[in-house]
Amino acid sequence: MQQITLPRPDDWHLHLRDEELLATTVPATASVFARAVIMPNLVPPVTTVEQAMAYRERIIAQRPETSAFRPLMALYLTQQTSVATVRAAAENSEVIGFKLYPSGATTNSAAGVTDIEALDEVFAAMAELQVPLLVHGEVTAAEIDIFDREKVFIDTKLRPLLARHPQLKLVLEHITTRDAVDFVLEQGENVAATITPQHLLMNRNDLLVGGIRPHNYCLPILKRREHQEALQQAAVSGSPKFFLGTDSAPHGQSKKEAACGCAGCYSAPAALPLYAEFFDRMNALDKLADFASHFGADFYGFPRATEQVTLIRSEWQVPATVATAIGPMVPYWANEKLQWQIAE
Ligand SMILES: NC(=O)N[C@@H](CC(=O)O)C(=O)O
Ligand SMILES: [Zn+2]
Ligand SMILES: [Zn+2]
Repeated sequence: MQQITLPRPDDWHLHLRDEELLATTVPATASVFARAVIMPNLVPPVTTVEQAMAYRERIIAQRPETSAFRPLMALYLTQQTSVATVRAAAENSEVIGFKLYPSGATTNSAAGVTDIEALDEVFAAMAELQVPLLVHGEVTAAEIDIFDREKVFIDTKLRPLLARHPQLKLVLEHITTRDAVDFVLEQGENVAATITPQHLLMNRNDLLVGGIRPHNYCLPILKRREHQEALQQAAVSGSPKFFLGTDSAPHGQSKKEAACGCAGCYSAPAALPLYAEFFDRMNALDKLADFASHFGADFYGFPRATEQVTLIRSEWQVPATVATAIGPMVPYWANEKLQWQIAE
């Protein structure tokens, strides 16, 4: 196969950041994707519908003229989030749901949740109004090993949450373990998951063998190969519960290549070719459109995209750096080759 045409994909998990960086990050995604869920972990976080609408305007202002890209805004759940805010979110078609960051779990999560049970009224309203809850699924307790944090979160936080609110529409974001795959498959149609390119294409050896590779460092951290294989099988399985979410998360080169480097892979410059590379390696290119363009829209209740995008088989090299207003960034897969590129 030398060419694939698919409906414009959607990115159900994306960090665009703010201000001058939007001039780089918005076109990178908007030139390829129909829609994206915009993560709210700015400083300060996007906690209200008003803040989300103002942020949305800043994003739209950087959208290429020819693009109909639609940013779908997530609100940042805090211990102070009220039922009234859930109702306001439910009434706004451009707000897609709430993002739960356990406080301290990841980049800009300090304002996140410290006591999940204390928010039960909020979750009840979300379940009633079918407002999705998007979850960074890791515990933060210092005594829990970083490689076990997703599994422990599923067992100690997520299962009890869904037992209390069985109708809650929930996306377990950027899953990294077989435990997460099994959990999502066990649950009803109201539970789904996003999978990033790095967790499909890499395991923890790619982070740590032959030298530490800060540009492959993200959270949840890359796991062992057997977990990677479980994610790979899930992505090509044809199950509508697994769909594309890049978790493209830009940080300046100097913030990544540092004694205490930031977590996040900036995958947007090569996002769709990265997924095509993976599906091709799995001999499953026929499953790419479902994963990238259909299943997420179906889960969230959006129409499938009608515009199309074409990939051609033609080797190219991801650039070493991308120049931005805040300095150079090293994209995920920098200097490495990919077999597919987007036809202009
Ligand atoms: N995934 C990451 O490693 N980083 C994300 C935050 C997140 O999605 O957890 C970021 O905002 O940098
Ligand atoms: Zn996260
Ligand atoms: Zn993220």
